[in-house]
Amino acid sequence: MPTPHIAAEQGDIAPAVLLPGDPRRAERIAAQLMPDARLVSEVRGNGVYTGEVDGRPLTVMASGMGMPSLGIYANELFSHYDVQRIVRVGTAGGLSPAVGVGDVVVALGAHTDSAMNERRIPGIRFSAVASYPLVAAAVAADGDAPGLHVAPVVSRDHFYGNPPEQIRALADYGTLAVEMEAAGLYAIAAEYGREALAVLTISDHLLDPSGDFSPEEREQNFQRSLRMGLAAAHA
Ligand SMILES: O=P(O)(O)O[C@H]1O[C@H](CO)[C@@H](O)[C@H]1O
Ligand SMILES: O=c1cc[nH]c(=O)[nH]1
Repeated sequence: MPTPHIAAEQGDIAPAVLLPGDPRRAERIAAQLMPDARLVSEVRGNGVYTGEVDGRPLTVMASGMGMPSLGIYANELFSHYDVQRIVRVGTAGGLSPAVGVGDVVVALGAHTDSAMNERRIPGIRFSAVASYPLVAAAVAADGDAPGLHVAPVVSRDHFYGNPPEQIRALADYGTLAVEMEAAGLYAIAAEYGREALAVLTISDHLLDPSGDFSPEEREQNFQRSLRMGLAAAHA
């Protein structure tokens, strides 16, 4: 039986899901990892691909941009399809001098300006954190190469209009990058007692835009984060 946003039967979605933001990136990842993958849904043009990598089932699809979009898919994947693990393989903007374009940030936790996590537990300011076994698996898959960071990020509701003083303060508190989904993903995974991780490629830098990725590079430069994300998905 399908959901309002995924037209797949329950057995058509694997327990482990790779969830980039961009549907074109999802298509590329599926084609690279699973040439024999089945297209099990394409509601709203969002292709959902299920196949096997080294004999282990995997689904790849996109979250769309922002926590409301990701929230729809994550809820349906966890509640209806019994997905156990979602790994976001996305892009993020660097906001600290400690990261550069092309680096990879494993998002240990995600601050947010969104109200989505505010009402989860009355009286509590929810901490959106990654699942440790997935963090460990992602880091182990990368080895000691330079440019890997395991640190907090910030998940914002707005792509444009980052207040400079807020960005500076976040950097002072050890936050490395800004994106738009991890805090929602981590909270929804916690709600369902499932696992989640975001592995983010730095595609642009708020402090120095001179080396920013082009739109094509944002779509295609994900090999390192994909290797790590796949290891986490199948940990
Ligand atoms: O490249 P993705 O994974 O979509 O991630 C980032 O890019 C989008 C904004 O351009 C937001 O979704 C943000 O989180
Ligand atoms: O949300 C995002 C994603 C990539 N780069 C940014 O500056 N912000």
